[in-house]
Amino acid sequence: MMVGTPATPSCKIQRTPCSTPGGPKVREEKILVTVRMRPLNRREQAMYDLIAWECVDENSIIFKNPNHERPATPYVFDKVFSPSCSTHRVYEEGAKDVALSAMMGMNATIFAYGQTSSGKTYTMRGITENAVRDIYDHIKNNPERDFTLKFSALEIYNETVVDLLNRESGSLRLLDDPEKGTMVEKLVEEVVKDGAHLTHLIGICEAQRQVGETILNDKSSRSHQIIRLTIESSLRGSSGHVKSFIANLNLVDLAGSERASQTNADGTRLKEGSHINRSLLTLTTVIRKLSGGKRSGHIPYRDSKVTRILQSSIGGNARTAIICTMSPALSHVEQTKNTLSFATSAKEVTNNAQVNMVVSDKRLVKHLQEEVARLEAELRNPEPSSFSCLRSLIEQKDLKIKKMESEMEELKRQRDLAQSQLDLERKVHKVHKGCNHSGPSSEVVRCLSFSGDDNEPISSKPTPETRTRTRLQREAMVRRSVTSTDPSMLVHEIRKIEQRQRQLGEEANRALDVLHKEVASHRVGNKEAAENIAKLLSEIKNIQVANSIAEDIVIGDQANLKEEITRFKSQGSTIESLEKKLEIVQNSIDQLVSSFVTSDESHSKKKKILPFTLSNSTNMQNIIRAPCSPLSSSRKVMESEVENKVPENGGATTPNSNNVASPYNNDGSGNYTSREGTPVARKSNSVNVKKMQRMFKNAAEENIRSIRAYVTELKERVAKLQYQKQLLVCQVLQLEEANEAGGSDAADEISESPKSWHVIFEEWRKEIFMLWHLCHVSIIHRTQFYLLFKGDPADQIYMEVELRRLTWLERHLSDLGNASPALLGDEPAGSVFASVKALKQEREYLAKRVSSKLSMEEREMLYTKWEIPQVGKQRRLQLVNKLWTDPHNMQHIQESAEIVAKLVGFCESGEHVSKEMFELNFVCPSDKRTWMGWNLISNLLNL
Ligand SMILES: Nc1ncnc2c1ncn2[C@@H]1O[C@H](COP(=O)(O)OP(=O)(O)OP(=O)(O)O)[C@@H](O)[C@H]1O
Repeated sequence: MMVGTPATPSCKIQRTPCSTPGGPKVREEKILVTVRMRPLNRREQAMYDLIAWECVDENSIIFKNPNHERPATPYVFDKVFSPSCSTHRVYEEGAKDVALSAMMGMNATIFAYGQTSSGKTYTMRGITENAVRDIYDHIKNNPERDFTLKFSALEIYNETVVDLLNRESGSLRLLDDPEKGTMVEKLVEEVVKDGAHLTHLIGICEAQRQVGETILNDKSSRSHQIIRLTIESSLRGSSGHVKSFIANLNLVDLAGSERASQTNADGTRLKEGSHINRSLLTLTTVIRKLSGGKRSGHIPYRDSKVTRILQSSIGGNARTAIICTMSPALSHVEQTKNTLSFATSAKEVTNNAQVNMVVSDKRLVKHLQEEVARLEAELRNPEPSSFSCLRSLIEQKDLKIKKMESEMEELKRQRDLAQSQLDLERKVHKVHKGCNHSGPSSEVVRCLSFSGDDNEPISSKPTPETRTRTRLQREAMVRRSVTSTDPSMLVHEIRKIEQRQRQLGEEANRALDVLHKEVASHRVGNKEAAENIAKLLSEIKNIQVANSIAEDIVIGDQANLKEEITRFKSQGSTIESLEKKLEIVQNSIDQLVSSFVTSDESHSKKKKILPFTLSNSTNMQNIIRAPCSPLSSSRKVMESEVENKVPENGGATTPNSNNVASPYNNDGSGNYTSREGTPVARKSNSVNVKKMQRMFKNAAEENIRSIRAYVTELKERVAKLQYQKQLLVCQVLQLEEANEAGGSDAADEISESPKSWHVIFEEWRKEIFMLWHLCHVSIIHRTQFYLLFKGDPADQIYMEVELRRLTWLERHLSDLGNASPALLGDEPAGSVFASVKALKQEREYLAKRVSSKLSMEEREMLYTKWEIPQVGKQRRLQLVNKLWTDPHNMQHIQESAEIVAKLVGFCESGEHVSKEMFELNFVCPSDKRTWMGWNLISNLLNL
């Protein structure tokens, strides 16, 4: 039966552009389908086979049925080549235009389809030779462009993909890349030096190809062969970012469709034939479905390797030419009809080729691609890989700190043991010596308790005399606990802490390295951000230089405490310098953050930040939320560069010609599209760009948050070490004094009856309340401390440190003679003045929060309770000024703490404020400097 389908006039082959002028440059184009009829071969001639086909004209071919009078319907194609046509003409008219599209950035595929022995290999060999020649002619004729050619070749044999340049690599896997489509894993790609080299490479592949003898063909190709040339070109000396084209030229020689009966195939040939036929059947089905316009239906590309690999060439982003080869012999007429039927379907398939633009700044492209890949990996991975290093460092540190804490606990336990032994000894050898300030033990205890002295009004201000007395008593009490400590044990303890310090320094260096890399990955950002990052990097470098701690510590047999103290003083500055550097980094990060945050939002968000919120991760989230666009500037560059980039060869890329894709395609309107050029795909790709920007934005914000949190973490670690070190310093200092006093100190006068921790806690707490009051310590600090430490035995170390520090501070202020603000006069009083001023500012700050943090009812209730006049100025400030003013009144303290806690927003239990994070901060919250407390104390102690 005659198979004749209505012909498609060649004038209708190219469709109207789907885009309006100035719109997207993606155009639809039908596959170029030609038919080549070879002459009867020797075998056919020998069998006296008849010629069953006639080329009516250059577009039509007709079956000559001698039994029918009525002429058959011709098959019409873009071109029909008679047996006398040379391969050169076939190339010129059926392949050249498509092949050279690759030189202008459009993917191109030329493949031969036909039954076995129909002349596919013969034709494709000639097409390839001609194409190679023309490619090099084109390169020669376009000296203004730089071309790079890469060659790869594979064959699909029995559904196995093999590299023809490297057979040893065995079966290769196919990978699906969302941007590039199906990729062949580990396929060797060789850079082509010149035309001769290319011919040589093609020769290698020919020799490597699976060939076998069949009845129809002595050298039948038993595999599908795909030679791929990747052609990249850019304008010579161009400084622009988007001047390059990149495209693939696929030269495909399919295995021949065959009938087992015709080829008498058995064994290996039969197996090959079945694979060949199955893959060709898939190809036929794909073509048939696409020709039916069912683009949206399921197209079974994945049913065979050849259709997977050639997917973009069949109905996708490529210009495609199919040369259908056929035998003229009557004996093959059914096979030939099948071929022509396939060809008829193929000519109805529409491709959507685009010009593949390339960002010629390869580093930028590579960076963008890597960054996208990294971000996608991060999105897929709930534990972002780039921060896992930081996290593991932090975890390691946490472990070390826990270990250190348990060691400290053990040391404390030993010290307490030694203390109780000494107490026992002292009881036995107790020698009472007269002391004006510290009377009998019971009296001392009573004085320290501040609770039962009837002669002293509870809220009265302490006089200089009482202060001196209580100070001496306090010192005696403190000394009591340290004189029992074995000096060598202390030194040992100090060594351990130093060791921890060194480790911290090293870890900080390592972490900062990671930070360095992390920050470097955000160089692709706006200019301001880039500058900030550069600054940050230089500051990080400074830290790395600054935070090393001397290693050459030798523990002598005899511990010399004075030397220890001297060394401590010098090391103190090292830690301070580390703290300062961290502070600088923090500030830089703040600037970096603000560069990402729109000014309005930045303004409103920043207002919410308290100095101590830096160590509070929940508040961190408030810092960065505004949209940022690290890619914005680079995207603009891309957009402007892509503009007007159309194929240079007007003939080859006519208004109707199609364009091809790359990861960064321009559709001509500034929109970026991917290889799928349909409107829908374009839309989705434009979303991809947005997605990429969003990913950048999110990653940038997340990174900054992490960096910020990490710097805060480092600070906290330094603070903790300082805490512990300072405790030891205090102990060493007091031990020195005790030694100098020859053991005849006031401590001996104190009753040594053992007290429970609870009693000691109460005593210390009251003492601390008084010292806070005397030293004008921040009331936020007081509130935090008060709410955190409620008598748990584990609180002892913090209580002790606080008491020692305040004792030293108060004595220092007393020595200055101006402990009380009343005594300040006009004299600049250094730190005292600063503390008083800071406290005043803090109260003003808190007063401003009264309206926002307390309801109207709460406010009125408090005004009444705290006796704030109904009518008066600044009632809020009046209220706050009354808080924390009576160190002896427990109820007053409790209520003050509750109010301050509410005003600053931490809960009363202090649950979310880590004790480890606890820091003394004498700075007003409105002052953004966050790390002043210890430096201030250190300075005052002259350590
Ligand atoms: N147009 C032609 N002019 C002259 N000889 C040709 C022509 N086409 C093919 N031949 C000859 O026919 C024979 C078979 O051709 P070829 O190997 O190219 O077929 P094929 O389609 O690739 O077969 P298979 O699918 O089995 O590999 C070869 O000897 C070849 O030289």
